[in-house]
Amino acid sequence: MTNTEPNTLNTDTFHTGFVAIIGRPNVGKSTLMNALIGQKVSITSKKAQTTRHRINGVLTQDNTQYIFVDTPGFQTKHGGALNRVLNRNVSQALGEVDAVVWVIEAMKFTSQDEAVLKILPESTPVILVVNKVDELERKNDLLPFVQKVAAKFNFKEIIPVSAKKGIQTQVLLEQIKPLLPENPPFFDEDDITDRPTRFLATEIVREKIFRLSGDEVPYGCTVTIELFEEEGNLYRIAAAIIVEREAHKGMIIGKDGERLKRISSEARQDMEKLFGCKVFLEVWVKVRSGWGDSEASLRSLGYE
Ligand SMILES: Nc1nc2c(ncn2[C@@H]2O[C@H](COP(=O)(O)OP(=O)(O)OP(=O)(O)O)[C@@H](O)[C@H]2O)c(=O)[nH]1
Repeated sequence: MTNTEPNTLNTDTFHTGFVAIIGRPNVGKSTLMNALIGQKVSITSKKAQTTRHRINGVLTQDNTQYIFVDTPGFQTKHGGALNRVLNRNVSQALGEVDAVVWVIEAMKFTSQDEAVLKILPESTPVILVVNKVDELERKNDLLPFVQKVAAKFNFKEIIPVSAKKGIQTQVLLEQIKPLLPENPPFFDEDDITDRPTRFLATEIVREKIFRLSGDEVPYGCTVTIELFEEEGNLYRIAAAIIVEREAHKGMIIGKDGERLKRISSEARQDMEKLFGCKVFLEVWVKVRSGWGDSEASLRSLGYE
């Protein structure tokens, strides 16, 4: 294929892909993400276990777009069958991204790290990041530590970094780059705050539905943003919760509309915290019978 138009973005050679940053608590995942993106990115409630992936940040550099996601729901604390099932789901979700970055701390390998090791995907390349190298007292200790961990899995690359000091973070990006598939950019370069903001808004509403509806949450329920306007320091957002059946509507609305009110009010508070501005949020419930089967409906909801 030839590109006859000079000076236009040649999307043939553009690479865009999803990168999951995982690791036990406190290893420095958020710090690393912020160092890679080069700006502070707020993250929605850590309680959310409602999606397989949540977009944390997007970086567009040269001809590459990195979409960093995390995979909520990973459990290292307790054993048990439920956690095994949850973690199996996490493992499957990790199989769906293009690259996994597993963060550990230099000189510290705990039982929680062992638990993460067990869910590393076989089919997705995994880069091991050994973080906090700035804290090393004796640099010579690092190599034997890294060799020990390296023997545990077939890592694509192993990169010692300091997320805090920004040491080797560009090297990490260079190593991720060839792992991302040829794709046009999914986000506009200067759109990092806008479309993901809309997306995050739907995720926040979804999280509230899941959290406040418990086991009753209707199968196939989804959220779309019907209006998203910025007016100075105010976001005017209208979100529709779409359910498959009339009977499902009641589950979301609750007795005397109480549940929908709470969904709406808690979602608004989270949005204000996350977006750092006032939010005027309207939420309603719509029935779209059989939407899950209809291609046009799926497209209108942003699924291709
Ligand atoms: N010295 C040093 N400290 C770091 C580095 N990266 C992160 N930290 C510190 O480690 C602590 C945890 O960092 P976070 O980025 O919150 O870790 P996390 O993995 O996102 O933690 P969770 O949100 O609990 O999963 C913070 O106090 C960071 O400042 C590093 O490269 N060097």
